[in-house]
Amino acid sequence: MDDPTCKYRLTMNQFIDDTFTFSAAGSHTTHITATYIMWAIYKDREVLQRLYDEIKTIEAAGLEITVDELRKLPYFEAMITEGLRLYTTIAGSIPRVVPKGGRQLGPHFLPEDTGILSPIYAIHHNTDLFQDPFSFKPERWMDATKEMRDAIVAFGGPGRPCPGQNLAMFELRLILAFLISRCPDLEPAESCTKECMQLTELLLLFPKGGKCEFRKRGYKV
Ligand code: HEM
Repeated sequence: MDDPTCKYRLTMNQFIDDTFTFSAAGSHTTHITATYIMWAIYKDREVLQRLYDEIKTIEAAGLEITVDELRKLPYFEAMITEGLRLYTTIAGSIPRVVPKGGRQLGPHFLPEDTGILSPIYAIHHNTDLFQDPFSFKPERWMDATKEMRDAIVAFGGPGRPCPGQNLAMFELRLILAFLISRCPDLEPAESCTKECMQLTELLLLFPKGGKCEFRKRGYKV
């Protein structure tokens, strides 16, 4: 803010406003996504084992677990994409206005200035693209089509997508990789029922029970 060579100078109010916006937009989105993906992984021992084995190949090669190394793991990347598809925390719509001259969308002509909304949750559960769309299946991304990849709009649409998506992906990769490789013997606790984890909309999607608890595998209270 005090750098005189900087072209874009923020006032204190803009700085405070940006800080608030980025904290609000960047915290719950990422932690809820990570929570749901954790739940999905720790419920399924086969998926967990496959991820664990894949992540361990990094350390077996004498390397550190970094985002660059994680990005090379096909199943791990597939798991994150599937998590973003199924547990997209912003389920609502991407608002856009049709540009000058209007646009043809399939059989429909949309006049300029028309407000349109693209529903993220519905796109991510489109049965034309995703068989069994309510199931967590990372393997569906191992040989995904371009249409499937184009349909993932968890971070919004073209033109003005989420500015925090790189940070969010960075966080998701590291959080999940360290959890899986350091704590492979967790499982969802009794309190973590299907009903508790039901997606509930409150601006963002949340677990209905407001929590997601884990315990050491086999631990009895
Ligand atoms: C998994 C995590 C996240 C998801 C699923 C997500 C999703 C989205 C979506 C769908 C939009 C609307 C984009 C559009 O209209 O096309 C958006 C906007 C936004 N996101 Fe994220 N986001 C995430 C993480 C973050 C993080 C980490 C930050 C910042 C640190 C952030 C900051 C913002 C801001 C400031 C906007 C408004 C941008 C604008 O209006 O131009 N988000 N996000």
